[in-house]
Amino acid sequence: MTDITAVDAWEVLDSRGNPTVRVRVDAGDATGQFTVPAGASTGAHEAVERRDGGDRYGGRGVREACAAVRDDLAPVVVGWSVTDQVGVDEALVDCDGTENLSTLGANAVLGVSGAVAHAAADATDRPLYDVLAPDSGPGAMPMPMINVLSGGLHAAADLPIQDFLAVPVGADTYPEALETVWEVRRAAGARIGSGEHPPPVADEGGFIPPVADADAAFELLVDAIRDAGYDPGREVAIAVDVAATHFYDADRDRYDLAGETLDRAAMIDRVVEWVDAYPVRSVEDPLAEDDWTGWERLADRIGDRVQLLGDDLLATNAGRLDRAVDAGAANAALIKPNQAGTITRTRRVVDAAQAADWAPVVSARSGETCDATIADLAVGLDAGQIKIGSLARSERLAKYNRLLGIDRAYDGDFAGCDALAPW
Ligand SMILES: O=C(O)[C@@H](CO)OP(=O)(O)O
Ligand SMILES: [Mg+2]
Repeated sequence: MTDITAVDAWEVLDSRGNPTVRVRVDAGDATGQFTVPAGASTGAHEAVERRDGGDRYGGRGVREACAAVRDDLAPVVVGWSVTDQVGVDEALVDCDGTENLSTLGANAVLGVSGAVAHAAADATDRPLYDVLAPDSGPGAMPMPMINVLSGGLHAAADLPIQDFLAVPVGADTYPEALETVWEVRRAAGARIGSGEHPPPVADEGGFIPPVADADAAFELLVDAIRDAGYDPGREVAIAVDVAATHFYDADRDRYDLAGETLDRAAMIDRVVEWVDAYPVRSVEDPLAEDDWTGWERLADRIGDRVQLLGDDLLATNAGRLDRAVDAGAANAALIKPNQAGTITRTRRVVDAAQAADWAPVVSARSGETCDATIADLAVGLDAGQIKIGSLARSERLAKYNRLLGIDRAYDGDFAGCDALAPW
């Protein structure tokens, strides 16, 4: 029996203590739950979650999204087979009636879509990564890029750059990748904190360094890599999420970077300087979400030697990915299911990225719960890379630990550093 018999939704709290949507789908005795994450540095082109106007942060909107699941979406999907993810997802999108899911809310739609996938796994007695995989089967264990230092909108700090991450490019297995970055993280913490006062941490558990300057943060991370006994670049490389949209001033067409005002050309030069000066292998959102000219120019300069990863630029949206591929504006796509709005849309963006020979990087949001679905998604879709946050917060560890379980249960290869663009 795989037909959906009941759908319920209720409000739970995420890692920032903000409300979010949890959905439960039953198919007879089988059941699945999914909890929707939420971003802080959200892009303008993401599917639209229902959150505004709350009596506390987002509260009323989230309750409305839960009511939309129960009152609008449940009647549409009850009776549908949980194994028909594509059919269910199309019915959910049709019910909303808008491209960006703004009628019922992307958090309502994705909640049901994700819970259906979990219910399908339970109903068919298969692991979720296998249910999400194509007919050819699941893929490799992903290479993680792991947050060590945080700034931007995720930290109450002066550092404007959002994430400085370690990529354990020398690791041969997924467990070794975690162990490597754990050592780097400990070394970074020892440099920032003192014995009595541990370093402050940001939304994703990365340390907030006492610096405002990007170069100082890069240097700190390089030193931490060395302190931990690794060769920067060869064994542990750096990834950075500049999250430039939040310090771009559209009225003046300028980037306001820690007290400096940079025009497009100067911002591009700055990113190239970072890539030249430090062992950077991946740069996410170095320019604002609609600065297509800037992205194309930067890709011309460094796209053949560094992974240029679009997050706000692409917003896990098939149309924006097509445009970016045609323009040669990047070479990798961040994949966030709640930007897309359904599991099927997410899968299609991953497929399109892979077809264009771009690297997909499955990503958590800064507001998360212990839902670990993205771990299964990364393996099932053979994304090759995953970005979850730091190694010291339970909502992040739920996913890292799920991957350790998958690694134990499933004899897949480790994607390793070959997963990073450009190839
Ligand atoms: O920008 C990002 O890549 C994410 C995760 O780090 O942040 P947020 O969920 O706040 O958009
Ligand atoms: Mg980002």
